[in-house]
Amino acid sequence: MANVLRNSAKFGFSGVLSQLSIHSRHGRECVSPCFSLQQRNNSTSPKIKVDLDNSTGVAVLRMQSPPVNSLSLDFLTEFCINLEKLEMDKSCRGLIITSVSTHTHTHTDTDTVTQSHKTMIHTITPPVCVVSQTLSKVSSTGLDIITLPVCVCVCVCLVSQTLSKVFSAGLDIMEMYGKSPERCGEFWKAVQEMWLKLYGSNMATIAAINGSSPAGGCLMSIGCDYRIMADNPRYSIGLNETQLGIVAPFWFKDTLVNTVGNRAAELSLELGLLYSAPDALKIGLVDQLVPEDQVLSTAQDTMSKWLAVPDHARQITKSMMRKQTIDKLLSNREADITNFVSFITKDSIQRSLRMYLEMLKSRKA
Ligand SMILES: CC/C=C\C/C=C\CCCC/C=C/C(=O)SCCNC(=O)CCNC(=O)[C@H](O)C(C)(C)COP(=O)(O)OP(=O)(O)OC[C@H]1O[C@@H](n2cnc3c(N)ncnc32)[C@H](O)[C@@H]1OP(=O)(O)O
Repeated sequence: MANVLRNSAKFGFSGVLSQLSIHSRHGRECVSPCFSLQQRNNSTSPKIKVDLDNSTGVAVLRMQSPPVNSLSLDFLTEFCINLEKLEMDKSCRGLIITSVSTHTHTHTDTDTVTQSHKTMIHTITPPVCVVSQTLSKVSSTGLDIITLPVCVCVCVCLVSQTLSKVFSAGLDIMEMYGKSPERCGEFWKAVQEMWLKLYGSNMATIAAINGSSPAGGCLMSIGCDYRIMADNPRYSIGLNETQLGIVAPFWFKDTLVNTVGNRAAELSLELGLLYSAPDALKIGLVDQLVPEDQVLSTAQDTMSKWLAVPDHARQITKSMMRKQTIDKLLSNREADITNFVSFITKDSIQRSLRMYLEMLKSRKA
């Protein structure tokens, strides 16, 4: 555990704050005035919102990166900064990780707001919408030209973007497709860092899983101490990597084995299974199912039980259970990055990823 903290110390706050994302893959910008606004409330960054209740010592970390909370390099960097801040804050003893269902961005100055299937104008503070016109836009397939209404706004307007019913869609596939080996290595290091920080956290951690949680989303969930999932037939969870033609790394596998045992992990990984909430409960992939609107409150009630245990006893026990698994990655980090880069940049793997991306998009069409 100490190793993990030492290792993470290289993420200096000032350095990483300057790296914070100002541009997402989906082209939604958080311009610098927005960030300085959020700095006043230093628990919010563009893709993640953290509320620490000083009276209970419990922080709620809400992922708010539309459309599906995919784990991009920017997202992972923010996640690690937030975790590190909480870890160093002695008043914070417990962490609940969940997803927001609505995401608000503040745009300032001259700004263009388009209405698409995932974006709607929510509130507009006057003076706004001084010009109305139409905009021709090439769709994400690059094939169709569509015409969208557009408002060109001056001054400030608030836009609300709806997140899918997703906890996290896992690693951002666009970070693994068509990228340089250097960039892939940087990305993989951030994935490792996220897991090391979470799995090795001194805080009691609960995943409040209020949406689907495939692959990297599942890794994040099983990196916590306890999992509460919404009992919704539309949601699924699991390490489905083989379905994408890729292989879950040894530390994903180890975390799953530590959670559900060897046999269930073997079936789950080889078949790339995504489990419904009741099936996930059956194999112990999640610990509890509750109605969707009770996920967070149940996590808060459960957290109070975890925090009733003296911190030092719980932390030493957690370290005893997880240290070997953590040390295995710590002593193989560079080799793991090299493996990832050489695997993911193979032509055959890139083809699998392309087909998977096409499938995701065609499913929607
Ligand atoms: C030998 C071995 C050595 C080393 C190891 C090597 C390598 C590999 C290890 C890699 C480990 C990988 C882990 C991962 O996490 S891979 C990612 C897996 N994730 C998934 O499979 C989830 C895919 N997504 C979905 O199933 C659905 O999107 C979801 C989450 C159920 C939500 O469904 P829905 O609400 O209907 O939303 P859409 O499907 O319409 O998606 C909206 C939008 O988001 C895009 N998108 C979805 N998921 C991702 C993603 N993971 N990354 C990037 N983008 C994603 C989707 O394409 C849509 O985009 P659009 O532009 O069309 O709006």
